[in-house]
Amino acid sequence: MLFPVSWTNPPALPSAHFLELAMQRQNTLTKPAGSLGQLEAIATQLASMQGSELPTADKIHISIFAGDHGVCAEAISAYPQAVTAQMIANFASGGAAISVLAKLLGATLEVINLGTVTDTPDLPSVINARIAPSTRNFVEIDAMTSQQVTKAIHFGDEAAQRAARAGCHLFIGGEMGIGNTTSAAAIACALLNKNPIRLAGPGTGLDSAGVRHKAEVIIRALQRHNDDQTPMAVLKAFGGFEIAALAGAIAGCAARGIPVLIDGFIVSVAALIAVSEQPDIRAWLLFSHRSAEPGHQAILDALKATPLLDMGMRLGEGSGAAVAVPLIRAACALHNNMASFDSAGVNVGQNDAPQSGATNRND
Ligand SMILES: Cc1cc2ncn([C@H]3O[C@H](COP(=O)(O)O)[C@@H](O)[C@H]3O)c2cc1C
Ligand SMILES: O=C(O)c1cccnc1
Repeated sequence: MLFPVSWTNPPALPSAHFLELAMQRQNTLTKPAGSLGQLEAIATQLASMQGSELPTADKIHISIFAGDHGVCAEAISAYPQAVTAQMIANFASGGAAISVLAKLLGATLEVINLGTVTDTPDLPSVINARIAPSTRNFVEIDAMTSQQVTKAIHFGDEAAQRAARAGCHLFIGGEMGIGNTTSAAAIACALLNKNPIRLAGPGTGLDSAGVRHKAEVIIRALQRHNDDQTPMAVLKAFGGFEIAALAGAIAGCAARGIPVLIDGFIVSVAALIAVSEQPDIRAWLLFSHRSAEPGHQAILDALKATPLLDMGMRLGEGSGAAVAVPLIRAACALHNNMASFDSAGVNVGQNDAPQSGATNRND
């Protein structure tokens, strides 16, 4: 099976022309130049990505990728593996945090089942993309076969394709997979050459002895898989299905010109894989929040990202990204609807005239 085109080719970059127009517009609005801080940068970046003078975040498409992890055999999560399958049903019936937030935002929410150890019924609202019941335990062997990696990336690309067909303005990827903070930390350690003691964290709520054990599991796994550090080899070595699918979805959105709002620790690691493979994908990403998972900052640093929020959230599911959407909508509303100095008849005295190219302190 071949990789999708979106994985093998770099995406086009967002429009420099619309970025310039949007920045000019910001400087005409009835406010001191730069005074809306990061809200200005969000609006201008979105205008550039959407190739429009009037950016919008009305239509949001959320894809939740779920899959089980063989590394759960090493007792690295505070919760049992069966929760992954149970949460798939909970997403579908509207009871999960992301289900509530999706409804609040009027977003479309789809759940993609990539394979769980516990049986899940075929629910009409869950997309069946089962690759295998689980990845394998990466302490012993590669988490995925090459074919499984390719399949997962394809399933991610298909989600991006559905998002494009739905005409969405912004894509949010989320994940569910007990054990996936261990996978994500291992991937980040391998790609960034970091010590697992720094990047392993409590995940769903391990105590300090549990976090130490988790770091030791990752150290053993890194020693086993230290031959090939390319993004593809690292993804294959440490999994999981949902992280590979998220990387595929992120690349697929970038290729189709869809802005992506990145969630917390796990989705950021998927973004790190995609950007390591194709650096131009970075231009299509906005970062929603800083997760309480301690390793997140190292990933954000590697991606040169400043997230909008820092709420102490550590849930995943795309929930941190969903919570940031109202801010992005506010940024668009201000950019699109504020009066200009001219139209409002607000006089700019000679001394106060906005400097051309006035700097935004967040640039
Ligand atoms: C009920 C429940 C709902 C969740 N929703 C997301 N996660 C989050 O926790 C998991 C990762 O943490 P760890 O690596 O420690 O297992 C992932 O499934 C992630 O999405 C959840 C976890 C639980 C228990
Ligand atoms: O930030 C995340 O993505 C996260 C953190 C802890 C557990 N699950 C997800």
